[in-house]
Amino acid sequence: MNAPALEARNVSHCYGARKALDDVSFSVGRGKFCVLLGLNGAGKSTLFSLVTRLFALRQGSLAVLGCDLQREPRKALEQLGVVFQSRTLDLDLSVAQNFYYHAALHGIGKARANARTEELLNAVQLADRAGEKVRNLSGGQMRRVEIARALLHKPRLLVLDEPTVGLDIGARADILKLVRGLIASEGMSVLWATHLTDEIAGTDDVIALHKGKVRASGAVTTLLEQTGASDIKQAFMLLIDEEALA
Ligand SMILES: Nc1ncnc2c1ncn2[C@@H]1O[C@H](COP(=O)(O)OP(=O)(O)OP(=O)(O)O)[C@@H](O)[C@H]1O
Repeated sequence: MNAPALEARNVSHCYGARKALDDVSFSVGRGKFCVLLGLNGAGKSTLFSLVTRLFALRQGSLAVLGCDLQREPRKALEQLGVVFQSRTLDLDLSVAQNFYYHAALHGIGKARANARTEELLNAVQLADRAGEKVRNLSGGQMRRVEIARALLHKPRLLVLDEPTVGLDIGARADILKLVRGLIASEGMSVLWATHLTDEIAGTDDVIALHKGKVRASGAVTTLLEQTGASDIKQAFMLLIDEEALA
């Protein structure tokens, strides 16, 4: 059975009286680069917290590659790689030590951790920095390390919450290229949260999230047809029905 990489069904989440997600349903197709597009406060981070089980899911269901997060949490999380919005590297450890620590958390043995660390640092072109303290790296290099580290246990779905925040144009382009390349090389699916429409390619899928609701989802071409817009930025503006988009 070919279940989607991620499937959300009727997911809602409240913080007290505030509804951050309101009956959210979508799916991320296998092998897809899917952009979760939303302005500040749309509910992107809340959705990430539910997908990673940081928050308990109280309404609706989430499944990773067909594994229900509530019923089979371990199996579902094994297939998931996560890059959070805020950095989670230990700055005073070396790049490789950060990998080994993460590998231990995932129960990956030393030999496999060594081999995989070397392979992944090569993939993100940072093999020559393996022994260096993370503190000495640039913001873009740290992001590359975090993305590579998230792949240690060979997840089949990688979710990233605004991974390019604070990076310059060059570093942003590098990260995007890297993650798009991983879809091919690691055979993965990606859910990429952002508020930046210029990070979207014509071949991507998009979930337009606004004020906790999915306004539309599907291929870029479908959203353009649906809205009659000439580009995805205009389509998003029409979908959220607001005049200004930063
Ligand atoms: N811990 C919390 N307590 C109360 N309200 C919260 C909490 N976290 C988020 N919210 C509210 O929930 C809504 C969705 O926030 P969320 O952080 O999920 O959005 P976002 O799309 O990730 O925004 P950003 O791009 O700014 O990170 C907002 O109205 C926010 O104020």
